[in-house]
Amino acid sequence: MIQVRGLTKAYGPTKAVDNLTFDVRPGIVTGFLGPNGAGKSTTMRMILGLDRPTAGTATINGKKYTELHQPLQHVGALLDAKWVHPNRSARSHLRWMAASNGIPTKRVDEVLELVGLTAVAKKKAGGFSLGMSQRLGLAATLLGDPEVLLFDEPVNGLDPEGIRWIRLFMQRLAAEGRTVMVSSHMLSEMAQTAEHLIVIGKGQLIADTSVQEFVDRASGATVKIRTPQLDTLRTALTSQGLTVREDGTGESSLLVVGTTTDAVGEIAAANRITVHELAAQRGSLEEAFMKLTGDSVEYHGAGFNTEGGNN
Ligand SMILES: Nc1ncnc2c1ncn2[C@@H]1O[C@H](COP(=O)(O)OP(=O)(O)OP(=O)(O)O)[C@@H](O)[C@H]1O
Repeated sequence: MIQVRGLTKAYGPTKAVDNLTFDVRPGIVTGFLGPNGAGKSTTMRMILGLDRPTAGTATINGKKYTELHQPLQHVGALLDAKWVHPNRSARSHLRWMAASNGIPTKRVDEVLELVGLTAVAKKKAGGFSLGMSQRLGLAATLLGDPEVLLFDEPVNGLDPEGIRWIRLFMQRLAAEGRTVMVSSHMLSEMAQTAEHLIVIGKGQLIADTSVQEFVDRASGATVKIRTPQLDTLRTALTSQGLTVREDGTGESSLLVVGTTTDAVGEIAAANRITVHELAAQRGSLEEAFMKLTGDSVEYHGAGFNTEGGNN
């Protein structure tokens, strides 16, 4: 369990992290989502005792990171995959880490096996692809068999296969009962990986909800209905006070805002209107994300793409 309370980091007049309060619970993957520059890395660094908060606290199983005895046995963190000494082999890198943290050497071969690097354990890490480096980084986080894991943008730059592998791996770690916090600036990725979301923008908390609730809240419920009696339907719906839009596809269908398929179906039936299609519309995830974080993105403007990233 990670508990963040009133966490704040100011750099001069700017607050990179502004009074954040949230919990990250064990047993599920929690996505830590926000546009570039929202303050995700700074928050994670404070949880890990690498940056000192201006105000507030962050604890791991009730203790500050700096108070943990043998921290690797409580927390594993992957912040930057390319920090391995290029001339060291994967195995010797992990052995060195294990030795300096009181972890038995045999654990090294176990974690290499877990991440599928056994076959290349003796190869120099400098020659590893990004995907392999990420796996080696993961192996390192698991050395102490920690209950709590933090990953900062772990899939950045990976190919689809690598992304899928990391995603499944994180879900497995959570299913084992661990606390898994993973940051990303891409909602579409998080929606497939995480069950819960902590969303921040400009250092502030925007949402702390399940993925499903987040999308519902941001997109608003919309129902699509297709009928050969378009005008009669439109009149029936608007007379009930519903907001109706053309769906813009050229089909004889309407979009009804802020209601359910049940309600629209009942109105159609009551008015003896033939219905060819009746469906709840899910807004796209990215739309939902943009809507909620829109006001908090630092730079607006034509063509500026918060998904493009500057990483
Ligand atoms: N050492 C520092 N000195 C001054 N400003 C900083 C420092 N570190 C971070 N910032 C600023 O704090 C804000 C948050 O940065 P942070 O790296 O935590 O965001 P992020 O959400 O992780 O973004 P990204 O996805 O781009 O890594 C940014 O505006 C950044 O410029």
